Amino acid sequence: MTSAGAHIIDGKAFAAGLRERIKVAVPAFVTQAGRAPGLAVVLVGEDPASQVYVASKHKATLAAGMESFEHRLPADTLQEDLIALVQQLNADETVDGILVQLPLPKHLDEKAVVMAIDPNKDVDGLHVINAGRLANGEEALTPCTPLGSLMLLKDTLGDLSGLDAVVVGRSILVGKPMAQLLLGENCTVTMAHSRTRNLPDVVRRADIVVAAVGRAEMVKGDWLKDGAVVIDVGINRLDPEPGKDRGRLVGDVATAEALDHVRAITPVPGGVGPMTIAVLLRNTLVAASARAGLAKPGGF
Ligand SMILES: NC(=O)C1=CN([C@@H]2O[C@H](COP(=O)(O)OP(=O)(O)OC[C@H]3O[C@@H](n4cnc5c(N)ncnc54)[C@H](OP(=O)(O)O)[C@@H]3O)[C@@H](O)[C@H]2O)C=CC1
Ligand SMILES: Nc1nc(=O)c2c([nH]1)NC[C@@H]1CN(c3ccc(C(=O)N[C@@H](CCC(=O)O)C(=O)O)cc3)C=[N+]21
Repeated sequence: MTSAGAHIIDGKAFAAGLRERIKVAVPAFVTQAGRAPGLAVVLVGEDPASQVYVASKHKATLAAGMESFEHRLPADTLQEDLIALVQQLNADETVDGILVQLPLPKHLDEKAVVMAIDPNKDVDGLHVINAGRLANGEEALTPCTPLGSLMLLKDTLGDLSGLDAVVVGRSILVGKPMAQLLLGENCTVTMAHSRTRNLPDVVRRADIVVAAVGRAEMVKGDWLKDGAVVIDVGINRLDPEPGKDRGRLVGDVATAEALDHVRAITPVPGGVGPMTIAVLLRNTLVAASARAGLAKPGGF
């Protein structure tokens, strides 16, 4: 609790617990399937932030007892060569999950690359088959960041039924699947975006606010209803202050102001980010179990 009484949601600790439960479940898969679950991560180009995420995914995958296959391709990789790699990973029996780190360099067609991934290995949940299943309320591989965010919300609030939720941002990776998940929990969901009128007033109605915009500290404290629960998905690196830091990470919410209003909020870093990686491992184990004809692993 802070002095104002707001609870800081410890995504890092929750993610560590989830990773521990996955690590315990992996040996049962290995015994039954005769191999470890495998995750392939494809990184095109040298974006420094992406390099950091890919390295931490690799470490977490190995720590969970899974196989990690990293494919680093040069920034000028041809579309056909990237698609050929995806097809090779689709055909590889030791690969259960395929993640192509986004965004891709401009000359590549992201949609075509994602559509080339076998939907049963699409641990990012980006293929239209998985997006469609999620929208229809069917079993689906679900995007990691929204699913991790939902886990934190349920841990904080319990039943979400009937609550007013506002999701700011409508990307295929975060905002849209987040809204679908909240709808599935019987929230009344509003999706806001760059054309939304009177965004502060829209956000003020919400019991649950999910900010996934990519604009540093855009959501102000006085946009938040007293007692709201806030999930801050944004990861924005501020310009470095010479001699002081290498550029602080901040979210899409002005956290210090928000603390005077909210019941609970995720910090940046240490909130949603660690959940994304833990859920990626979860999705890999779920995909591996389905592919091996085994029961869906329980407990997460
Ligand atoms: N913590 C984690 O694990 C992850 C964090 N992220 C972070 O989350 C943020 C969002 O990511 P992502 O969804 O991929 O981003 P995108 O850039 O794909 O989408 C941003 C969304 O925000 C909307 N938007 C932009 N400006 C405004 C504005 N002024 N008012 C209201 N809405 C606005 C856009 O609207 P429109 O559609 O109209 O253009 C769009 O829907 C980024 O900071 C990203 O780094 C992303 C993935 C994982
Ligand atoms: N196909 C695809 N799937 C993704 O899920 C995907 C992607 N592309 N492209 C980029 C975004 C971003 N993303 C993050 C993952 C972990 C942290 C994370 O662990 N963050 C730490 C801090 C990390 C740091 O210090 O830089 C934290 O918030 O505590 C952040 C962001 C996944 N993304």
